[in-house]
Amino acid sequence: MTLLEVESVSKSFRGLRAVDDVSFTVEEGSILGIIGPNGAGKTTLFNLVAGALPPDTGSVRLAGTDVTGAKPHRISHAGMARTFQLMKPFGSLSVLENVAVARMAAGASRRRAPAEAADVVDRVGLTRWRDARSEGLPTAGLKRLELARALASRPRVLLLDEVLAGLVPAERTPVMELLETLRRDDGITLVFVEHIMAAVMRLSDSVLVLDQGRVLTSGEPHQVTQDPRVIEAYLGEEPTVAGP
Ligand SMILES: Nc1ncnc2c1ncn2[C@@H]1O[C@H](COP(=O)(O)OP(=O)(O)OP(=O)(O)O)[C@@H](O)[C@H]1O
Repeated sequence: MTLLEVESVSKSFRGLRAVDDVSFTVEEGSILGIIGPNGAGKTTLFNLVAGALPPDTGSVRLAGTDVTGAKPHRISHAGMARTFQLMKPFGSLSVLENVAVARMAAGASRRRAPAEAADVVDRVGLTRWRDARSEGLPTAGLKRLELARALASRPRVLLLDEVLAGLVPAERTPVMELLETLRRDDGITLVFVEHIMAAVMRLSDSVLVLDQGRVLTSGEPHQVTQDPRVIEAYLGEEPTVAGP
């Protein structure tokens, strides 16, 4: 079943077409990777899909419901959550409290939220850090907390904006494994923007390539990354593509 349908969305900023007539669909339970050089429009596309920005034109449908330009809380209720590239947890709150706040924002009662949040904290591997103030977390912990806050709304589709950025290779593998279990065991559909090609190759069922706001191509990971147009679009960006 098609869970997410994005049709011909566009967004301009003062004449610059950051996202230009982009369409794609995501099947329930699948993983879509979105790649493209810096400034290709990936984050803007996420913002259009997740309701952070209204598109100038085009539509977004989630499980058949039109959510184009809907406010983030409505989109959350419809079953979509996202993580941010720049994480903004409440620094003075503990890991558990941060996730409980997100759980309450998604409709849980004050009484039930802590226990439900604790399940999510366990799920993302932060049990040991549960009562730590979130501002004291290392980057890998903050990334997991960001995932937990998004998972707290029990989404059907999760949009991940560079969830591996800033992690050293040894920290990336367990996060990739976590993403795989979220898909396999919880049936969560994943759409992720990522510069680290090894992760894109490992996780994606299909890949969408953006360049200058437009879809350059899409398809299976191996096919897409060997496409001369994709290699050309990335020329001069080797270090970023390979990841830090
Ligand atoms: N709020 C804004 N106002 C003006 N221009 C913007 C705004 N947001 C994005 N842009 C421009 O839109 C284009 C696409 O930016 P976007 O951040 O979506 O690209 P990206 O593919 O996510 O890049 P990166 O990989 O560097 O994160 C860029 O030229 C950027 O400067």
